Amino acid sequence: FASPSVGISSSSFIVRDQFPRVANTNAFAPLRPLRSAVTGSTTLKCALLPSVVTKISPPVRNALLFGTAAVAVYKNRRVFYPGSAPDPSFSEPLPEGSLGCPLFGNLGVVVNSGDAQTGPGKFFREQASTVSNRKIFKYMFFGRPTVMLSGMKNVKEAFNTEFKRIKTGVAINSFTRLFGGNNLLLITDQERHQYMRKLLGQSMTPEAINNAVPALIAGATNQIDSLKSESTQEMEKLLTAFTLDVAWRQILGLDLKEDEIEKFFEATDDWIGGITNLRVILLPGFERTKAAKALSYLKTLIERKIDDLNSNGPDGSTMSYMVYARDEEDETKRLTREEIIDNALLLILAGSETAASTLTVSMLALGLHKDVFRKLRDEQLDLVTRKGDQLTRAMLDKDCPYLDAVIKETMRLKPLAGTGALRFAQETFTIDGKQVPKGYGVAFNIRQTHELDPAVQLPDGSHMDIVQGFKPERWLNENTKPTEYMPFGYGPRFCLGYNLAMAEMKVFLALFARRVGDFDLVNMSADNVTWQKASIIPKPADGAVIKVKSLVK
Ligand code: HEM
Repeated sequence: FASPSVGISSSSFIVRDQFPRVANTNAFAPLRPLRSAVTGSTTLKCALLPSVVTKISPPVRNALLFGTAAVAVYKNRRVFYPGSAPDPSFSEPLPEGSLGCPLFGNLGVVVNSGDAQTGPGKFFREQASTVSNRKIFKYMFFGRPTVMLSGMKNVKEAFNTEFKRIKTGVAINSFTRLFGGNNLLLITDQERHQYMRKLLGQSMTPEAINNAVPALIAGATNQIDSLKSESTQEMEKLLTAFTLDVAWRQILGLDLKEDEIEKFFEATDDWIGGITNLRVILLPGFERTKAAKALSYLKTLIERKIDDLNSNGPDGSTMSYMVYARDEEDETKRLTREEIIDNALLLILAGSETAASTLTVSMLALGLHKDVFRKLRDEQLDLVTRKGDQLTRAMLDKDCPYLDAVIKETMRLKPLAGTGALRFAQETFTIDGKQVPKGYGVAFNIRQTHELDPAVQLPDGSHMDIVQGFKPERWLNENTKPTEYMPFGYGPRFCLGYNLAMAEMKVFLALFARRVGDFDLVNMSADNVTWQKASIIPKPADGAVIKVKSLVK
């Protein structure tokens, strides 16, 4: 409260001097500063207060100040919870849910984000458990009151109005330093987003993914060939290498040599690591950071590829589809060089960690459920018998229903732990009997949507447990199939890389099942599964360490 104070080093000396009885009673210790402030022993003289205010006697003035603050908080929460007041022109109440500490909001989003038993996303699970309708609750995210929505009905109602009633925020300048300002994710204007998505989408059509499958096979084979019988392997590491392999080989369409691959991996790591580095995000001197140097290296690779494609014509890479993408309504419209660079970077960012984590969870699930692994293997061996060693996208889609079910079940149980990009309400609207005032943040919770699906929900919650609830078979029968499912998001911002992600994950698991006869988890078993506390998609604490028991061929 900017109170000028006398510099006595022990404040308890002053309190004891004036309130001997309270000062000697430890139980009241936490109340001392408040009591002394209200009664005026500590003045709230502040240079900024108008002189008339400073003339009021300190006890009255302080009582007035605290009283006004308390009434303000009680009435409309404007003082400590800025922007959280309900819209008076709506009769519906605000969603339930605590906004946390008056000064900092729900610090739990950051400090209680996960633990080893439940993994990331813990704050949201706990917050939901305190309200009567878990499909809608509010919380405070970095000073922004936010409504979290779950259940397809709520998600559809809100996210079908993307760009109108809700919109993502304007990009923070410092983030654009790292990811460029021209990428799809940062575009908030509907028309521009539609245009950009139409052009970028040409790199993710079924035909484009058909052409991508050979590169995905090469990347997966490269990694699976490194597995040795009786050796142990942390699958998270191997799968990260696989998805980065997809990034340079398929997305960027490069032909890197051994030492360049190493350099590419390091650069991607340094660049993505910049997100959590304050110097990169907020401080001057960005150009001298590791992230900036890595970014400049990645941009050089991308620019070289653009020049190569312009001189030598198209190939099957994602970059090639971007360079040659045209708007069929106006053939002169094409992605600019900057747009291609920024979106190529976005595809690496959005596609690598997500697919690697999902596959890591699949490996854990297959290690815990050997019967599932055997069925997955049988399906692949049968396919090899019928069609030989080849693998095409059509085969992955039509001839591998069990493989498809294993991936869907992994993503049902362990989707994105938090939420996607935060949207903001452009006007007050009502949903599920509550009002969401203009300016509120709006987010979806994928895990909660899956958890509350009436088609699979069990009262003890075991349908969300990887040991008791992992049942790919449920996807093979119309009567048991989940009905509330959105691992790739919903609405106009539905994952652009869906086709590539599914093909990439299927190729890896299919080739793994063909090659590995049997494997064991090294550190985990049905009664001992632990999770990393903080990650975008939940990951086993040990990164799914396996021991290969037998290899085929
Ligand atoms: C298992 C893998 C993946 C998962 C679980 C996943 C999930 C998601 C989700 C939930 C969203 C919506 C975010 C929101 O609405 O705020 C999204 C958007 C997006 N994803 Fe994915 N994704 C995956 C793989 C990929 C891949 C491989 C790529 C591309 C190479 C990709 C590119 C994108 C892009 C560009 C967007 C933004 C779309 C837009 O704003 O219009 N994703 N993804």
